[in-house]
Amino acid sequence: MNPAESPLVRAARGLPVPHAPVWFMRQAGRSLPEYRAVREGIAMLDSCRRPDLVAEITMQPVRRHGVDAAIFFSDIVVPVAAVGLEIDIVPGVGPVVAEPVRTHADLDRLPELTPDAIPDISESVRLLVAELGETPLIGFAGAPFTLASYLVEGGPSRNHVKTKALMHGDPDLWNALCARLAQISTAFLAVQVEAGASVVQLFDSWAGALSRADYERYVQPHSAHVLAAMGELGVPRIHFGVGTGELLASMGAAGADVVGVDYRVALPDAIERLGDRYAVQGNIDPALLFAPWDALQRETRRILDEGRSAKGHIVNLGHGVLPETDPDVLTRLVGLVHDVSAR
Ligand SMILES: Cc1c2[nH]c(c1CCC(=O)O)Cc1[nH]c(c(CCC(=O)O)c1C)Cc1[nH]c(c(CCC(=O)O)c1C)Cc1[nH]c(c(C)c1CCC(=O)O)C2
Repeated sequence: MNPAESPLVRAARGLPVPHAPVWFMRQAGRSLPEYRAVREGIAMLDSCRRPDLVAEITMQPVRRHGVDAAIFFSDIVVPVAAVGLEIDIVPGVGPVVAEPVRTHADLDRLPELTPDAIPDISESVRLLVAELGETPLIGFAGAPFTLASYLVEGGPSRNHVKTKALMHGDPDLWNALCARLAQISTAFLAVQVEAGASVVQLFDSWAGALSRADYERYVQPHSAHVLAAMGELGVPRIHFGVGTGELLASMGAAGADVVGVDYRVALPDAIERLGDRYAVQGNIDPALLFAPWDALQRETRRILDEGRSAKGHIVNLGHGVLPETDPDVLTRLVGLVHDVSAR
């Protein structure tokens, strides 16, 4: 079998599957002791540029849990760092930018990304695709809005105040910044797909901070640019954000095949808002992994049931695995999804 015929890729395309595919956002990471061991003493962004380490970390949850896909171990800010912007990932905080990007002149510090700046990314993907065999690799990038928020604010933000002020106060600069970020994310994804990734996910994690009108006016066209480029490369596209209940249809219309649904929106509501054009991904609450097994099992069965009325359903959490999660619960959950959904 080839990854293009795997349950994950088939579900993304709305084709029949032998069982519901399942993977977890942040499946590679701090919930796994083997991850903490290999990362010891190595900074996050350095670890993302070492093909041996990237391949090992990406494979860890595949070996352990038997998930239906690997997600490339990297970060949404890796391509931004690769073009030379001074940025770090501070443990327990997130991405921090030394000098935020807030003027036209600042854009000079954010040149376009060319594949020759990231030969290690192709190398990592090639190693992985060889090791993964029939299991698909999901490539990913950050969407322009979520990246812009880190760059404009200088770090993680609750209210995205400076970002929204820029968006509304200087739309020309906003559009120039987002167009550049769209180029960078497109180039980062294209390298992953050309080296063998079978699916892509565009993370617009913080898009839920926007009204639908602002999303459609200031953000959707830039994300649409990235998704259209991936459509031309022929891979299915997953589009995900948190708190995006009001934006689901607009995120689909940006050019997705699969729309990620977080745990705040019930799948039947999401499916109604999306219509029958898109597959859905989600949406087990990551906090439920801390509940008694019976409760988690009940919720998972319900979500599997609800997903049957979608064009396709990829089971996932509504957001990333929390670092304190017991990894054995994730393994058990994969088994449950496969058993309950087997046709
Ligand atoms: C917003 C965002 C970022 N990075 C990412 C997003 C979008 C997804 C989401 O909404 O969560 C995307 C991302 N980051 C990482 C992955 C790897 C693949 C996977 O999902 O398993 C992916 C897909 C590794 C990582 N990226 C990061 C870690 C933790 C760093 C560590 O282990 O030291 C991992 C495994 C760091 C990071 N990077 C970022 C944050 C907020 C953090 C957490 C900071 C912290 O709590 O310490 C920015």
